[in-house]
Amino acid sequence: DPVYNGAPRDAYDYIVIGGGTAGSALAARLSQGLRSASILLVEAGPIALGEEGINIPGKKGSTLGTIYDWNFTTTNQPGAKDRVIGVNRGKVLGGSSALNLMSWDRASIPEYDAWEDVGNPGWNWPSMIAAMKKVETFTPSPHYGETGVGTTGPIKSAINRFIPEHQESWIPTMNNLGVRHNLESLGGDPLGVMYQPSNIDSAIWNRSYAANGYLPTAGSNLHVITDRRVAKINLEARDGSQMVATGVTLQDGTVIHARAEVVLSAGTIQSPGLLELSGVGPRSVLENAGIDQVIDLPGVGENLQDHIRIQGSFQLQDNYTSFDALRYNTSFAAEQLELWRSGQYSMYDYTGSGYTFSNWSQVVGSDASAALTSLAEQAIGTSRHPVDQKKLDFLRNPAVPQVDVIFSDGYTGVKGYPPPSTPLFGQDFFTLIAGIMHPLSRGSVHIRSSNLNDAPLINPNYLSNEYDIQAAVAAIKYVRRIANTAPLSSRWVAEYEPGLAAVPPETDDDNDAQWRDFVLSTTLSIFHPVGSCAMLPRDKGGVVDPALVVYGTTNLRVVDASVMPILVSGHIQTAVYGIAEMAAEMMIRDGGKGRG
Ligand SMILES: Cc1cc2nc3c(=O)[nH]c(=O)nc-3n(C[C@H](O)[C@H](O)[C@H](O)COP(=O)(O)OP(=O)(O)OC[C@H]3O[C@@H](n4cnc5c(N)ncnc54)[C@H](O)[C@@H]3O)c2cc1C
Repeated sequence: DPVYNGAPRDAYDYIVIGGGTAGSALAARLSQGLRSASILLVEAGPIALGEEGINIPGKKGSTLGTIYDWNFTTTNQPGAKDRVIGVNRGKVLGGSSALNLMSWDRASIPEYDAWEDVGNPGWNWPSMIAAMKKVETFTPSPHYGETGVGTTGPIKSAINRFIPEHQESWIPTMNNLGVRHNLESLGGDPLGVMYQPSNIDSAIWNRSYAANGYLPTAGSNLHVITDRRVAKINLEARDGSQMVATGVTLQDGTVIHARAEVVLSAGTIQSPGLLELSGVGPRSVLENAGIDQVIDLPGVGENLQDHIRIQGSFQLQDNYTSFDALRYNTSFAAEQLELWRSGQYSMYDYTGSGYTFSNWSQVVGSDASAALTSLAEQAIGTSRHPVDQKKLDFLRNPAVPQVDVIFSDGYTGVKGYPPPSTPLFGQDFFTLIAGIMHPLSRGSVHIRSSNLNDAPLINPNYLSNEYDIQAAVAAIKYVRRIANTAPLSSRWVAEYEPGLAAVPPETDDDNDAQWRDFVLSTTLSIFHPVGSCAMLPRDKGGVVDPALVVYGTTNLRVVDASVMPILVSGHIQTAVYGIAEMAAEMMIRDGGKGRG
């Protein structure tokens, strides 16, 4: 096991900033692969291994807005009725892997190959699937096949053993819409309908994440310090024009030296800010903050991409009990909690496991699909940027998913569960959450000032083009269509959200205006920001090279979701862990001699 806390030493061979998903995985692998090296992992949040809000699958979401969450928000989003949208991020050992909703899946082959195509030799499906399989030990299930899952990794994954009765209609319903049952959706072709794994340890039905999965595999050459925040990466010019990272300064002023390398793993929202606070970034941002520029790198904080989500909720017939029972019936919730604590079958085992991934033709038919592609072409206009061009390629490639829909039991919408004293309190619901896999909007995240305590300025530009809006409209229409298809259609009595008063049924009168209004008013993030320290050629806005080394430095790498040049479909944690595994291999191969 690693050594936890106590005072840091003056120097280590490696310093990893941020004990989140990628940072913890990387630090543990370095510890195993470089036995004689010393490694420091610095995490701003606490250790919370015993926290039930994190550990219990059915309590997913309960830690949002707590001390374990950085609780960031976007700037006003003009495309989304000027709304400010929450940007939740883990502030705890394990980072966002401690807070996430435990969907465990992968994108399609062309989406990983695209990383190589945009200028990153070696980053493709074969290398990423090999890395991603090292992450995981999958518990075999009658609901799943064998292709594409890992069998020896530190993160445990499993298919839910608790499946609500009404959810059993999910696969037949999608089959009735012409969607095939896919038992091997993690193998590079995710299209279809399926039960999907969650990152759960099926021996104890506990969340499996970076802090309880990876870190215990490390040796005592890894020192983990928590509740300490890095304020700055120290850079020195040594050989000509290249900068060398000599270590870090903590917020309390402590300076710690790195003999070999410094790795930045503070995540998509905070890695760019730490570069900027260290003098690496766009001139205008640094000037506004009064920070001396050390490396002119205009791509830092740019290229921010995220998945957007939109959802509909349906009130179940009286004979079904949903996950909502855990909120309106406190004695039932207490019983279920006791069952979970004693290792027995409990509703708290559940995370949500019904998924479907589709291309546009499957959702809207080929004519409307072509219309969406031409909207995308208009939105991209004359941009030759490789990320924009790849997104057009994805639209033209039927193997690439454009929409996912999740069967999420219980009410998980926007207007809120009916409050006590209203007639619907005590009713049970299910929610269908749709995600747009390749929105065209790209935005930015930058520091607001030179003060580390100031929250970053996060502007994802949600719904800033007509393609993204019409994609969300098409997805929410699909949600209603799925709910109205047998056998799911016979499980519920009323559409609660948006509801037929807000958006009337499709008739001769077009209801597009109402759908559009619903989209602009309720679309949210599904928590997948990437791209803000993109692995791209420097002249294309790149921040790191294919070895994940920051341009202009010899020994400063970024290893987290921010390096993904193009957002992949599905849910992104498997790719984030895969990036950490790829980075560990490269750093171990470099031999611990360092590049400095
Ligand atoms: C609410 C939520 C739900 C999600 N649901 C899913 C899902 O169901 N499936 C899925 O695949 N993905 C999901 N994701 C996305 C996925 O979890 C993230 O993409 C992934 O965990 C990001 O990993 P990371 O290493 O880039 O960053 P993080 O895991 O966020 O790690 C960054 C770490 O750096 C620390 N840090 C930041 N600044 C400093 C500093 N200056 N000094 C020291 N430490 C610092 C942070 O505290 C944090 O621990 C979800 C994310 C969230 C937030």
